[in-house]
Amino acid sequence: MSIAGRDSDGGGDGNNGLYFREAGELITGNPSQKWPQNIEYLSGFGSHFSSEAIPGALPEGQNSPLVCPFGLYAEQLSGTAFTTPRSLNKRSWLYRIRPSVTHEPFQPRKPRHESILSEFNPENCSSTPNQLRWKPADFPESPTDFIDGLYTMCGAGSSFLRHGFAIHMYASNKSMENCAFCNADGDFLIVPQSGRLFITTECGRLQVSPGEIIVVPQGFRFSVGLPDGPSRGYVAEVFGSHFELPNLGLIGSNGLASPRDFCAPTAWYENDDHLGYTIVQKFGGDLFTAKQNFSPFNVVAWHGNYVPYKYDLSKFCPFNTVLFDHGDPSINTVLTAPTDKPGVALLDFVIFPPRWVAAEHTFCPPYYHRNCMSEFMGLIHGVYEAKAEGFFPGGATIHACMTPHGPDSKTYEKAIDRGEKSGPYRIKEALAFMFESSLLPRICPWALESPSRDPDYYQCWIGLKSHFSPERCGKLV
Ligand SMILES: O=C(O)Cc1cc(O)ccc1O
Ligand SMILES: [Fe+2]
Repeated sequence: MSIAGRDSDGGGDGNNGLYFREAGELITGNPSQKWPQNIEYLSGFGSHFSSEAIPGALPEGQNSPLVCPFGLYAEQLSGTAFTTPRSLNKRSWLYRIRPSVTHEPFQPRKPRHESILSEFNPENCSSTPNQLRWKPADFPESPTDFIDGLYTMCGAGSSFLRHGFAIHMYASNKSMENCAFCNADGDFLIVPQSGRLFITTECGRLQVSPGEIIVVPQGFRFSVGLPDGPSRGYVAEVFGSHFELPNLGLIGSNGLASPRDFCAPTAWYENDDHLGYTIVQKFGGDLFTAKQNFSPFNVVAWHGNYVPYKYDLSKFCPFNTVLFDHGDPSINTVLTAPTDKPGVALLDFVIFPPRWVAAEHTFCPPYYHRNCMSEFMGLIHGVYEAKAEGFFPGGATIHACMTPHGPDSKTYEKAIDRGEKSGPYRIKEALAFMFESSLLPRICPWALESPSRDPDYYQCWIGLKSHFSPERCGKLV
């Protein structure tokens, strides 16, 4: 069991305060151990986990004993309505030093220009059928933590009505200190693009590197540390739904993301009751702050199936065509947040990982298309297979419902030039992803006005020439 803590009484290890214990080894006093590398995780997706930072801290046989072990408070965190069918019901029990309710009243936090939205309407946003592309955002120059560095790009629906999504991006350079974020509106799926995130949650700590993702479900308090300094990435937020593994249908019982590769944290707590601590609550898209005089990361033990988790995208096992034609990108779905309509996602998280392309007599890059779903894409590293130019790691594109898009002229010409000469080829170490939604996104004004926006994006297709000749009959010329 991994135990780490901060003993504000100066007791325990006799080291007058700070101590960290990882995998049974005691490491004292070194600030570089603020973000230990070898954190232990629990493996599984949607499992009913139990974790104790101190053996015996979980009550036996019941959730709410009159007195909990070690004098802890019992607190339930519900992720679904109490009466949700058992197969979808999500909740966890947290056993903590003081309950979350012990705080001063929330006060509104000053809004910023590049702001966070959780309700999208014609007053605060506009829609456009144009193809949109952004260059990577600059890292901030002044001290900016994860919360201040977070801004909404687009979204649809409303967190008030519990149906919709928002897509945010972040660019930060400062760790959150004595401060925790709590999103009452929805689940966050965070995709770091540059810089690791060290995320402390009420269930424990997770280190998330570019190439990994983390889901922090609605209501969990969390704090983001930046072990590498400047950090940038993408966030999908879903209102009124939770991420699930997609059904595998005819693929069978294995493939794509495997449940065992999802990592939930192990219980970790700090017993800081002398600190001024700020809780920043996102509630209906607005931010509120409340003061309390102890760390919210005071959960000594927990059990349940409502937990933050991370996943390493390199563990994804892609399936695809092995003879001809280009499969739909849904084959690369890592996680899906469903709507009530079977097979129609509120938001799918789809990746385009390194893999072999083996199709014969096929135009192998993504096909030209118009989609009734709307697509937001980001690039973690490398070159995306449909865009030879102009789509950079940290950048973004939006192709909304029925907006035509596909490979740029250069990618088209390259695919045709290559013809069928050299057989199967491997898509190199690139990693792109898509947030795909059945809802029509509205775009935030600061995203449309941003200097990072590429006004010439449409040009990447203008060079597509007519190759039509009634005599040609499917042959390459
Ligand atoms: O638009 C995109 O680049 C994403 C995408 C990739 C693909 O292989 C097929 C369809 C699709 O929307
Ligand atoms: Fe597409």
